[in-house]
Amino acid sequence: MLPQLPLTNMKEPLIELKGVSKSFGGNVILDNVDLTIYQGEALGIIGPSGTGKSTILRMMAGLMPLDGGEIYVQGQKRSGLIEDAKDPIGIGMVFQQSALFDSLSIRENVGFFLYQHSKLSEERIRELVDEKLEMVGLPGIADQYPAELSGGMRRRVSFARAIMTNPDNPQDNPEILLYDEPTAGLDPIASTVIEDLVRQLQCVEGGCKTYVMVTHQDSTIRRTADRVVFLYKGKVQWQGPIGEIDTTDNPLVRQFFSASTSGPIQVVG
Ligand SMILES: Nc1ncnc2c1ncn2[C@@H]1O[C@H](COP(=O)(O)OP(=O)(O)OP(=O)(O)O)[C@@H](O)[C@H]1O
Repeated sequence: MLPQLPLTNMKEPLIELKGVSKSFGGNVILDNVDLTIYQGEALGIIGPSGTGKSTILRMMAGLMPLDGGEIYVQGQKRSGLIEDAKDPIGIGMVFQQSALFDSLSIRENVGFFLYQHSKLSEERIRELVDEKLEMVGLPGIADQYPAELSGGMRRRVSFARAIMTNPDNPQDNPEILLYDEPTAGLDPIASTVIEDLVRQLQCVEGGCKTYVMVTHQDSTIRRTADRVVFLYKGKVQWQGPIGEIDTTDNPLVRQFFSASTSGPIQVVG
């Protein structure tokens, strides 16, 4: 049985989207979306391809501007992008493709931010990298290069990088992790390893209690989300606890989980 945080651990809103809108080239992708992520929760964002799930994550991370609406981070309105102003909490992002630098060793990848932005000694950075690699179940690979690892191992290395902390600036340590399809393209067993790791990192000291999971994979939704938001046609169409995805009579959710081509979701391609 995977560890799950009790719902009573949910406290204050960490990130709030209020009336957020986004269009690309005249196509409305997000239309006045309200969404709140509470401290300590595991929120899954699901929906058909192209509905703006990754776009929402990028906006939460402060990597993409909004066309309309507001984002509040721990109650503080964010103005502009993350490069313009600091958020009151650290937000880590794990990308689908791992986004590792091929020419750098695993140590240099995981410790990248510290090598670039801290005054920590090489020895201290090595210790911190080893600690994080241990946490993702990959001890002893710091001297290898990304090309030498499997896809699943590269994903785990990218988790280690996302949870990296700087003892000199604890306020920058990630308090929320945004996962963008971390099991895409992995076989079912490698996916299980990643799903277990996501839950472990939620519960372990030095991990990240709050996260948002964007995924298409049925097992990943069921095993990593406590609450689910269903996005379609620019709107939040349904939200509820994970246990209700099989019992709701919402036709969009029913069609999505039955993988049927008949129903209100338009089949593309
Ligand atoms: N930077 C961009 N410029 C132009 N169009 C974009 C940009 N980013 C996303 N889009 C478009 O916005 C729509 C939503 O993209 P997004 O990647 O957020 O969807 P998604 O729900 O994550 O899809 P998938 O499940 O297939 O990954 C798509 O039609 C995509 O082509």
